[in-house]
Amino acid sequence: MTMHPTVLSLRGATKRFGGLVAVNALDFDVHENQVLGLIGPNGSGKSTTLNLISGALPATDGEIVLRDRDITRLPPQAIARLGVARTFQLVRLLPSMSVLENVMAGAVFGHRRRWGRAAETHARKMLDRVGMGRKLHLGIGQLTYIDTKRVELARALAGEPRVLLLDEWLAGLNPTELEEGVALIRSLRDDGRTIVLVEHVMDAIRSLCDTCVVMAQGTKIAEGTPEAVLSDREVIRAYLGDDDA
Ligand SMILES: Nc1ncnc2c1ncn2[C@@H]1O[C@H](COP(=O)(O)OP(=O)(O)OP(=O)(O)O)[C@@H](O)[C@H]1O
Repeated sequence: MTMHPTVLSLRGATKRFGGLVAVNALDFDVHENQVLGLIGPNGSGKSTTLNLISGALPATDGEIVLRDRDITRLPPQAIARLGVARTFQLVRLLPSMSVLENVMAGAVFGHRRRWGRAAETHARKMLDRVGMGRKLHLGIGQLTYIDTKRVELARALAGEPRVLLLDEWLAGLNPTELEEGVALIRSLRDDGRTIVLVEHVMDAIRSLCDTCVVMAQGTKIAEGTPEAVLSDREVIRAYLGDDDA
């Protein structure tokens, strides 16, 4: 078995909102070229964890290390520049700009920054990669829902991140789109990207993740392969206690 170096580590990462402990002393490592699924019932702290990693929210306690760099107290732009890119649960694109311009923005502000022609060439390549190569000049308002998701993904990829965070990227897709979406994420996985994904779609988790970290009420309750964690008693109990189970 090949060794995959650790790219990102959470050590005791904690987030409190007043009296609520949304993320409770969370530990896990993300390895290079691996896909880690962060799963758990609604409200278990998954999105908050992504927000701690990306710097959107400051951690209350603990530390987050990217390669050898402590990123715990850094602002989101600095973390993006060091190589963490993300997509959002509710797509965030600039509606007054074209598809291509949105993705160029990702190339300009990401980990490996490019300008002018170089940014454009790279943005075109990423848009091709996600199947949007023929829709470069459309406005964001003209896109179908899955296409906005594709553009957001291309924008995240355009900065050549060391770690890509996907926050329920597949949510809201219809069954046909879901198949396309899973195939697209799988192809990124096969490219050897390092990905942390928060996802509720179990088939996607099974087919995409090398490792899963399962959260319940802010705490990690299991970690392992999808097969192992999804047959774990405590995990099943956590999900059955949830309305969505
Ligand atoms: N900004 C905030 N202020 C106060 N409480 C918050 C805030 N953000 C999240 N929470 C609370 O923290 C807990 C964890 O929420 P979080 O959104 O991280 O869960 P989740 O696992 O991502 O849920 P879902 O699967 O529904 O997206 C919840 O109880 C939520 O209400």
